Amino acid sequence: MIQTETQGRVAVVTLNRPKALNALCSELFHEINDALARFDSDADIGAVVLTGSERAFAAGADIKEMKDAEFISNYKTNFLGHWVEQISRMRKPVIAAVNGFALGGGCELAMMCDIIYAGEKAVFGQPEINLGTIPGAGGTQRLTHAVGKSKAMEMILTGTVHLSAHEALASGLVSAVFPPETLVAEAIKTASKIASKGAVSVQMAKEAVNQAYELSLSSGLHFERRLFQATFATKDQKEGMAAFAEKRKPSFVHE
Ligand SMILES: CCCCCCC[C@H](O)CC(=O)SCCNC(=O)CCNC(=O)[C@H](O)C(C)(C)COP(=O)([O-])OP(=O)([O-])OC[C@H]1O[C@@H](n2cnc3c(N)ncnc32)[C@H](O)[C@@H]1OP(=O)([O-])[O-]
Repeated sequence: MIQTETQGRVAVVTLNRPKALNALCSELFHEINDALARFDSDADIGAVVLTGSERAFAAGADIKEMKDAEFISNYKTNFLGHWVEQISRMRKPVIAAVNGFALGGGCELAMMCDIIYAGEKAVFGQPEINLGTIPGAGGTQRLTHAVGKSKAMEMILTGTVHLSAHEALASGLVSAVFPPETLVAEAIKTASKIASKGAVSVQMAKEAVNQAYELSLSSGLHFERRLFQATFATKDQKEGMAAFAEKRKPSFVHE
């Protein structure tokens, strides 16, 4: 259900369940989680690209699989909790390369990533209200942070207002739009650039940016300053600054 490959220090994870538009059934999600966990602990990988097909990044959670679920078992088994935690725990950067539908859990999956690139025909939406439910994997929170309350409310409460790639770009949900056929290559290019930096400072930078969602400004600035100070314990900080002073390219060792 997924395909994985590596290109240099970049791992590419491709969702491949075409008959169901990459609907996120539990088997698919386990495979995604296993692959991400493997790449997160692989010292030869510096960044990950997560993508789907040209038709669909993912059309949401698998409705047919979950339609008969009950509250008690959802609660007892912490339904969705285990699925979503691995991606949130990723310490390495993940770029979502979104072509086609990113609906419901598909949109939420993209928003769990650190950067979203969209193909020109991408469609972002949270249609759960049409199924008698609500977003359950971060849609009400991350979409609101990304596009603001009014647009998030409009999308989530109607279930029919979706964002095109260019609307998603204008609203800040995605950082760039590319033709569908070059999208993944562009994502890999950016991931390679990130993976060429010192891995420790990349992870610290990711951690610090993510704290902007969790902390007050003064606590966030304090957190950032401590990590900044800590980078001076790394070989890569010594190398990076020495290389600048000596007018040469740095050669990072990721320590
Ligand atoms: C990261 C965390 C992940 C978990 C998140 C959980 C929480 C989340 O907030 C809840 C959801 O996502 S609720 C979900 C929110 N998402 C939605 O409500 C979107 C539901 N999907 C749609 O509205 C339409 O399929 C599209 C408009 C995407 C495409 O329309 P089109 O171009 O006419 O294509 P088509 O003919 O319709 O589809 C082709 C085949 O794919 C099948 N399939 C597709 N999506 C499926 C799904 N989610 N399920 C199962 N199957 C799905 C479809 O049945 C058909 O199979 P068949 O055997 O050949 O009949």
